Amino acid sequence: MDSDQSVVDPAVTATADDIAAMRIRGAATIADAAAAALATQAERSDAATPAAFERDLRAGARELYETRPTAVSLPNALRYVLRGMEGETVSALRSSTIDAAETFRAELEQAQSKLGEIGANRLRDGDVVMTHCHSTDALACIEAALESGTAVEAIIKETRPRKQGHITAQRLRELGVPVTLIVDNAARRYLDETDHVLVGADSIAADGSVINKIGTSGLAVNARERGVPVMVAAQTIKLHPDTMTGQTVAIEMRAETEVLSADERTAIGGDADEMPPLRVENPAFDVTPPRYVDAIVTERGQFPPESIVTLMRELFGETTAEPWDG
Ligand SMILES: O=C(COP(=O)(O)O)[C@H](O)[C@H](O)COP(=O)(O)O
Repeated sequence: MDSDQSVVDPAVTATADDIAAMRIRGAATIADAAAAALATQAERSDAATPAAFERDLRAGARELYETRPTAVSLPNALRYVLRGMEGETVSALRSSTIDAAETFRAELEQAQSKLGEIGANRLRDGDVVMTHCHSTDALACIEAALESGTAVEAIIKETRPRKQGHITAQRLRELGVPVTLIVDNAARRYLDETDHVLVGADSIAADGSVINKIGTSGLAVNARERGVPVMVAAQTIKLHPDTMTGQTVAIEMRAETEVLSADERTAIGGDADEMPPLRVENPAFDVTPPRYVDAIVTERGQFPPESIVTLMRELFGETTAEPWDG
């Protein structure tokens, strides 16, 4: 039977749509949602044969995979769950897949809280932390610090164009952290008042480069110039195994309308024939070279970025396949 006959559950398609539209966003949350969607596919599949079941699961994984290209946690999650799909019967395949998804999700949560405890050790009472975007891994460090009685304050970059800084501001205020919200362009000025830059990651490359929300690299360069340490909070699921063999991480380009509305485009001349063309570019992520990063904090400990490849080899070996290739 060919793959055209696979059946993807509507719940998987709905999750894929939510990820693509960023109603589900952030690398760890995307991974969690993708694993949950595969569990739902496994639960609801009415495939009559083991081959049909496996084909449906792989088709679901492919649909989820194609939503956003930069956060490696997504293919890492899909690979984990599909590798757990074992058995000779549909029923065995179903239960092993559901178990794998549940284990993955539980480990994700545990990794984040472990990472938080490790990251919290870098923070001292009264420290001011500058954040960029909204990272649940980064927030886990602040949360763990607060739980152990270390008070911190936060300077939060707005993070244009989608203003994920607002989510960070809300979460930190809910935790009782005093927050100063700034526009992205004010970051360098406020680095003088900052003790740590704390960001998350969508992917970490074998050379220790950190791929995170656009603007992270400029922030890190400025922080180095001002002598402010840059701490990246990233579970090992953010390690990008394919970069060990030289593959680069795809940077997602998003819609023009996130930057410039149709009315704004018209106001600056639109597409009038007498005007030269106007192109709007909206890369969602950038690459921070390892020399601007002081520490990558994972659930396995904290690492100088240049040594992360050792952990990557230990966890992933030298090669990986597409998630649906097992
Ligand atoms: O860049 C972003 C989110 O980008 P987007 O909003 O475009 O998804 C976050 O810093 C990382 O995904 C880490 O988040 P987490 O630590 O929660 O995995």
